[in-house]
Amino acid sequence: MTIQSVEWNQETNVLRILDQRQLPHKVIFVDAVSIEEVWEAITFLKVRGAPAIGIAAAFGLVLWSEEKQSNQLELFLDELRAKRDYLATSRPTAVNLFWAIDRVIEAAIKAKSVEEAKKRCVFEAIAIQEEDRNTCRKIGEFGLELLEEGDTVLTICNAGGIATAQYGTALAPFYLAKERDIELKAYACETRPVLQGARLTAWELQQLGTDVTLITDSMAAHVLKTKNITAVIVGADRIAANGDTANKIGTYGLAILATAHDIPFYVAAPFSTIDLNTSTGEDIPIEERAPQEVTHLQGVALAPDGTKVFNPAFDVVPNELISGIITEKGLIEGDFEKKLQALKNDSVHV
Ligand SMILES: CSC[C@H]1O[C@H](OP(=O)(O)O)[C@H](O)[C@@H]1O
Repeated sequence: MTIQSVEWNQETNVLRILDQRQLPHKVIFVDAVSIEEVWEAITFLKVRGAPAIGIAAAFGLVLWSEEKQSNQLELFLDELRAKRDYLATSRPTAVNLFWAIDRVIEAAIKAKSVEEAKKRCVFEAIAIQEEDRNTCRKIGEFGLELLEEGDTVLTICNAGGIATAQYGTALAPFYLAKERDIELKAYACETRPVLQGARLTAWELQQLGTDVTLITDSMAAHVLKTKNITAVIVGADRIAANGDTANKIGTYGLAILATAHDIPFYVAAPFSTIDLNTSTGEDIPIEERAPQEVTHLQGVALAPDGTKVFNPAFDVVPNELISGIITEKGLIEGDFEKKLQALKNDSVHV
């Protein structure tokens, strides 16, 4: 069964969002009927995962545009741009957010009337979601080419179907393997502080019927040394022009550990996650989240009141630690800078 993290209802103009904060114990959907509700859903992680954030934000603009009563195109487009800027404040790191809302704006400004602009907004948001589904499937196909029956992959956070339109990025090979009756195993790092690995990846792979073993983040070195891990595959929130990759906090450590154990370390991501305007990882804005995510676990205090906290949501893996980037255009290896540049705006494959 495939659960969609974001579903647009064309008849009612409602965006149904899977509330990922409630997983794995409750599968609850919330209805967003305004752009503010979408902003809130993204900021507070009801919807998360770079591609899913982008899709939700695109529909956030649709929700605003559908509500807007106006016949003046210029005014409508000015306000739409302001709403784009508002949504852009919801989370800073995943570049898919900015990519998706900019796509909606680019589509809308071609319109000759407000009516047409509204139609273009919906059309574009639906296209972004549809394209992501196809893109992730291709990532799964290319990812699976790197694996064999019986292989074991270690991953972090959740780069699964619920982080995208479908299939996921790092987890996409597991979906394709299941379709083809190929047995793969996974180790999922729990991913403190918000536990996307324990709550989401363990749940998603269980739903899929994949053999998944949950570990705490601090067990990764021992597992890589002792458990015959074939590869580490992770998602990405933003890939800089030189291949440096921002992903969930803890990913950088995994890349170092994989290198130390001579295990390939792959990043799986669509081209919408590649940001050629960001030269290196140093230029990627790293989100810092509320201290309570660290001091508390599911509402229960772990640390003394007043404890000083540092809570970066992401870290950056330098390109030299990345064996390859699995994209919808194929596996990219070697000179990332040159290859990403050449492939980004091109329909050619690797
Ligand atoms: C398929 S992108 C997955 C990506 O989402 C992450 O972060 P968050 O849960 O904070 O949105 C994470 O870094 C994953 O790799």
